[in-house]
Amino acid sequence: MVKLNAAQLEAVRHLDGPLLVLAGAGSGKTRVITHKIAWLVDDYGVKPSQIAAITFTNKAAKEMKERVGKLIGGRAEGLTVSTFHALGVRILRQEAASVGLKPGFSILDAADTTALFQELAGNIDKGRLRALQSRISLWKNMLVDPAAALQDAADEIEATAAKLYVDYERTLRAYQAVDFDDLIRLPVTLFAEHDAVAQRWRSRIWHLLVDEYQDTNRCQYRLVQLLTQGRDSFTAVGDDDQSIYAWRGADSENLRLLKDDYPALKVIKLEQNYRSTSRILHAANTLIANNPKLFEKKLWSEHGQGDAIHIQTCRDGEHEAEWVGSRLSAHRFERRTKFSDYAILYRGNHQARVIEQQLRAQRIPYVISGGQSFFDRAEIKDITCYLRLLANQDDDPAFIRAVTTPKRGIGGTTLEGLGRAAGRSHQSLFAGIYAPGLDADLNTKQRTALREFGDFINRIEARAAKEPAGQVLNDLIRAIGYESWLFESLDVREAETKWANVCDFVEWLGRKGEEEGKTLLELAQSVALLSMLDKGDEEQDAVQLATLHAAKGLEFRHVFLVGVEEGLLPHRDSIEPAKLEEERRLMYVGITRAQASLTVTWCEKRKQGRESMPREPSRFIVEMGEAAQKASEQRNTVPDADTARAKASALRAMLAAKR
Ligand SMILES: Nc1ncnc2c1ncn2[C@@H]1O[C@H](COP(=O)(O)OP(=O)(O)OP(=O)(O)O)[C@@H](O)[C@H]1O
Repeated sequence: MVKLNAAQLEAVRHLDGPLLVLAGAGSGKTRVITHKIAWLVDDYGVKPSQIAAITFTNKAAKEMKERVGKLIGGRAEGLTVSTFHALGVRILRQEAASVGLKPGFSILDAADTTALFQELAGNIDKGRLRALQSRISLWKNMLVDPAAALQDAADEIEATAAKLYVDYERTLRAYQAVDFDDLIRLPVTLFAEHDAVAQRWRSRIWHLLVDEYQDTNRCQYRLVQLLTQGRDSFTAVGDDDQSIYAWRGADSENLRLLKDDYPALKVIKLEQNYRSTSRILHAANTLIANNPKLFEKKLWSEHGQGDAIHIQTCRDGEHEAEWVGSRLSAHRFERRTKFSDYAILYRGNHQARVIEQQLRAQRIPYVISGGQSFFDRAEIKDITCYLRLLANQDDDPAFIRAVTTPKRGIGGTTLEGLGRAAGRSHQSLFAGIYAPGLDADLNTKQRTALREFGDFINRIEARAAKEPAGQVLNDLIRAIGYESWLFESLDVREAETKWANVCDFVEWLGRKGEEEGKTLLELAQSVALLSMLDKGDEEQDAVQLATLHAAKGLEFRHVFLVGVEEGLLPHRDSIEPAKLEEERRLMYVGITRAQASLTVTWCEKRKQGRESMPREPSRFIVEMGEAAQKASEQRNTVPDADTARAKASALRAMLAAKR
């Protein structure tokens, strides 16, 4: 086996029970997983179809498949590499009946569920709605069902959330739909209640490997337990210092729990970092030393000192974006690097806009991840609603969007009448079209319009089960007159962009159908999961823009960390100790993405609404220690020397105060 150190090799070859590889950033955790898969197949003779690897994002799954492909090529055929969510979908599609779902059930994405919550909760403000929604999501991830939530509600606020939870679940089931949380929760309850089903899945997975274990929540932890029960042989890799999803219910305590739940657990630590220079690593280690430790580990690197860390003070957000663009271009010119060697990372999506504007002005190509997904665009959702309806005619939200987009003379009054009739016979809206007694609620013209739509969907559905996916979808879009509707209802430029996106989507789905040998109906069943995917990430020479959350697991030669200010990083809502620790881990994730150079910027002023507010450098700059502090003094040679000097002494003062 090439290029594995002794500890990595031990982790690869350990098969006598559960294994936790506990290691810092850039120490080769993902590498252990890919090499272990290759070793299991090539040296141990395990069939790839009996191995499943779980990653945190679709992007990571794609990368892992590629890395395994490079190691063992076509011999990886049949291997499962997927996110927890995608694995959940696979289980639920096959076992749908056991959880009271039809195999074609719909998956609602975040935008769909927010719309549904809005409908159920009535007229309440967005902040409150978000709070209720995340409370319910946390319940789901903690495996608390609506009845238990209602019973255990501690106060009026919780009782309101629990009642909403009851309504929400009832409505989802009526639509034959699930949300993202259900994709993991339902398989867990299914396995817990039906041991024979769990046993069947266990017998399919001989070895399970889980990446980014520190970010699993209770529900995901249970799924791993249920899938490995009996044999107790699996490989989990994780780093407690990179746990950044506590706000979504992730619990790095799961790392510690493993020891209690699996007394035979073997723990292997990896301490050599292969990614970053010693300076970068030192700054990361010094910063994270401010957090309490779950597990003690020291990271070291053989890559030499490397470039000094550069801390740049900027006047405001515009200046920062301009400076980063110019600096990046100059650096690229000096070092003869590629655009794709660079990443610009930030705490929140809203920070991207001004940077994007500058990069465009300076003609620097970029790709963005962690922002609005291609699949969340209105025009793509218009089309995917048709797909959802083809797969599941009980999906009322998809029905409503499809039947009214493009406009076809079916409006609010018709839908209200249909809703009454469907409600009386306890049917979905689509089934309601064909229900007897519809003439009591709707006139002939309205009934005919609905019939035509229903018949059209049925015709397409019959074709979608057997003809090539791309062709059927093309015909569907032509038949509904989507292109002309776009051009009639929008200005030309907007319509052109949207139409180009639709064509892109049709071509992409057609190709996917061919490559995976799937019909449109089969593709339609996983279409909601697409919103978790970055479609624009095909290989190209472009700077990567990403939130710190989206950058997890990735690495870049040169990293710009922007907006490192109090209020932004740490975020102003996360100043209390537990949340502050998570913010610090986010900063740690950001620093450790860098291989060769790290530049940190912050602004003296930043626009907040209409006003420009004064800002302070983030405490994390100080916590990066001497390396960063020295760098801020050196930086006095760049323009804005006066402010730079003033800020360097402010940093020194902060550092002194801390000591
Ligand atoms: N034994 C090794 N020899 C040479 N390079 C290695 C070795 N192990 C890992 N690397 C390289 O180090 C880098 C980091 O590895 P990897 O991405 O697997 O780390 P990780 O622990 O998963 O990182 P993170 O948790 O920060 O995402 C990669 O470029 C990888 O190819």
